[in-house]
Amino acid sequence: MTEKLKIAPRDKAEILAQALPYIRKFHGKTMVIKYGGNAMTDPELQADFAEDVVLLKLVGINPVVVHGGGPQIESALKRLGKTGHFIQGMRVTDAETMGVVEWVLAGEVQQDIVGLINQAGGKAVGLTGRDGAFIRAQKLKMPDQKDPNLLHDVGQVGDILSIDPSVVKALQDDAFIPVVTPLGYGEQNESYNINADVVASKLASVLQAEKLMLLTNTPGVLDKEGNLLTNLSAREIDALFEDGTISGGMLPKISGALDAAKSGVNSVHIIDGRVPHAMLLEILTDTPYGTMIRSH
Ligand SMILES: Nc1ncnc2c1ncn2[C@@H]1O[C@H](COP(=O)(O)OP(=O)(O)O)[C@@H](O)[C@H]1O
Ligand SMILES: CC(=O)N[C@@H](CCC(=O)OP(=O)(O)O)C(=O)O
Repeated sequence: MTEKLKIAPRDKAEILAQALPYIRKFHGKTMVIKYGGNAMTDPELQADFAEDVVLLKLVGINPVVVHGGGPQIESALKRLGKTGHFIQGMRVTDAETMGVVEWVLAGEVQQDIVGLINQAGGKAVGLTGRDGAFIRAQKLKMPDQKDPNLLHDVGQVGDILSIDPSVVKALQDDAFIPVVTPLGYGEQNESYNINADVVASKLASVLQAEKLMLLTNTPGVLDKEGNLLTNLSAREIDALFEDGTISGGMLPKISGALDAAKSGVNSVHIIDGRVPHAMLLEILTDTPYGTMIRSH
């Protein structure tokens, strides 16, 4: 572990005092934090992330973590001699891949995050959408981005039918920090692999969260020249889809973010999870951080 930045006590006190208006503003509010697999590759950043989540909880904000794990699934598949294949940001999930997805996401990634939050002094509880059948899903029929009449078969990828927020709310009210794994429960007890951005966005809408923060491995949404777009409206997003500026994993992220903004989540941000304390930077300042997604 590298040493933490040394701050003089007087500065520390000033920094804390300046955080007060934001703590007051967000007290009692729910924040859904999507922790992307690409943002969780460094152990020190993971520990910082866990500490930030606990800090939010201790100042009276209700964090709900939804985690990804795309790169972690990718390396597990590689060890088995399989290569992952994506269509429009969705992993094509055959039966064998589904087994790997469940084992990596629920068995490894979720438990790593739960452990780190507990170690930082919080009380994290891991849940998959199968627990209490709280995320009900069916097989996704995915229209082609350019030709909506063409449907892609992406295997056991789930389309969310409903999210029952009661289990998450009960945990929140009881001082626990929910850590949600993006697996869906099907009518016949089958499991579905759901993109974590999609789960985080839908959960934020259902909970009527104050904020949705999607932590990833870019400074935010970038234009064709690589410049950060700090603020995007629905119309601007349509144009970025049209001209191909957005691709791969950014497709479900932006679509989900826009859906959440349109359905009443007050502020939606795509931010760089590789920056230490990224979510505190977003919460504790008025300066826009990363890309903010607006509903109109
Ligand atoms: N316009 C864009 N701006 C930023 N990233 C983009 C853009 N278009 C595609 N991407 C890709 O989306 C990736 C983030 O999505 P993803 O790999 O699914 O990350 P995560 O694991 O955080 O969900 C970026 O690393 C980048 O490669
Ligand atoms: C259907 C689908 O693509 N599911 C994702 C679930 C994990 C995820 O979303 O992880 P990130 O947030 O790290 O990308 C997958 O299998 O990779």
